[in-house]
Amino acid sequence: MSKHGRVLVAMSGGVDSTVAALMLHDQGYEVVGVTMKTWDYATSGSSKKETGCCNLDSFNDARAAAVKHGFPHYIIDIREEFGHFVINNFIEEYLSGRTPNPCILCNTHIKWEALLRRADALHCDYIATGHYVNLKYENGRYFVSKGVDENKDQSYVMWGLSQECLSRTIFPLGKYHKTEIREMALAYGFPELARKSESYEICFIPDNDYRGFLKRKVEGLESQTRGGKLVWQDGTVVGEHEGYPFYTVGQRKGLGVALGKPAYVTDIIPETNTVVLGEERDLYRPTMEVYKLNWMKYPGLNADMQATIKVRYRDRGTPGVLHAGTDPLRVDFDTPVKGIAPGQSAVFYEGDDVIGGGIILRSVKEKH
Ligand SMILES: Nc1ncnc2c1ncn2[C@@H]1O[C@H](COP(=O)(O)OP(=O)(O)OP(=O)(O)O)[C@@H](O)[C@H]1O
Repeated sequence: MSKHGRVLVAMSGGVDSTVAALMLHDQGYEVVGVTMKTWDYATSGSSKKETGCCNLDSFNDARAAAVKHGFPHYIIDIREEFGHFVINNFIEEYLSGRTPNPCILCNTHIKWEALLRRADALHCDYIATGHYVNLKYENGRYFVSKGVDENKDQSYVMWGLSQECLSRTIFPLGKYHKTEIREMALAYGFPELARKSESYEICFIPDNDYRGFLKRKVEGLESQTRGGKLVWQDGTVVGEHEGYPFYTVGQRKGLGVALGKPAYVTDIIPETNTVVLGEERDLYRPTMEVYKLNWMKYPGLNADMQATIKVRYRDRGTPGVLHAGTDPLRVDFDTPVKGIAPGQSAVFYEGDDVIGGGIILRSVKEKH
């Protein structure tokens, strides 16, 4: 019998999840390693070779660590669920004029919900990952709190996890800095792993060309949307665009118009195939609406609540008010926020703790 129970560790083959697995093993957990094959690069049509976590090298790296430390390791084919929950939504969001964050859906639906089903099948009590976040439990609620390594903190991508998922989760790395984890990898005898570089791109678009990916996936998308209007803030038509799904709020490069001043995408209107441009100051919005909410630290809002709100992954956060009784949730910022992109996640913090989050439906130019 193991000391603490049986834990399924999601092992990408990277340094973080490998060290997470080895730490838990050392602590006396009965570890079962799993690496998920989420995506098939051979059929993606991408020009770049496999670079993400789904390649053979990664599978082998994860397996080698398991073999060396004497615990089982399985490869799980999760391509169907990944395609259903992550890739389909990614495409639908762009077609709706929004800018999705697929890693968040992958966390909620794949790394937790789908993996918990596998954990049950393998008789595991818990699942664990190599994310840099902490898990807390107060007043009968589980919630995520920022990892101590500010540069690596991944709490932003965790807002979608349910109480049930969190109650069965272990985050071994939240109290550590990345440098410490690399040192541990060395000490465990994995020098190549300790040197492995970080991956930043979307795993199923290794060449970073999301436009090319959309064109390959949606037949006729380019021909149906090309030639729509590029309009200025006052409605003046200033040019034609290549199709509204190929633009993102805040984008400055590749607009194809010379207006004698810097121009940015401020709004995307799929209904009329219109892309709206403006100056940098037009990107600032005092209010936004958020939907598809999930609450963590509290079960919901009884009254208006002051919070710090992040609107993208690398956002320091802006203070604002979450308005109780609004649906979609209305969020008023204390100072206007630049480049709020519908489709990205809004995450609400109280100090380091995640209160909850949701998807940005739209930004609003004037406070009510
Ligand atoms: N293909 C996969 N199979 C199993 N688990 C995965 C896979 N991809 C990611 N994970 C899990 O999700 C965590 C966070 O993934 P992310 O892509 O952010 O990796 P990371 O921070 O670079 O970590 P790592 O160094 O472990 O790759 C990983 O630490 C791992 O636990």
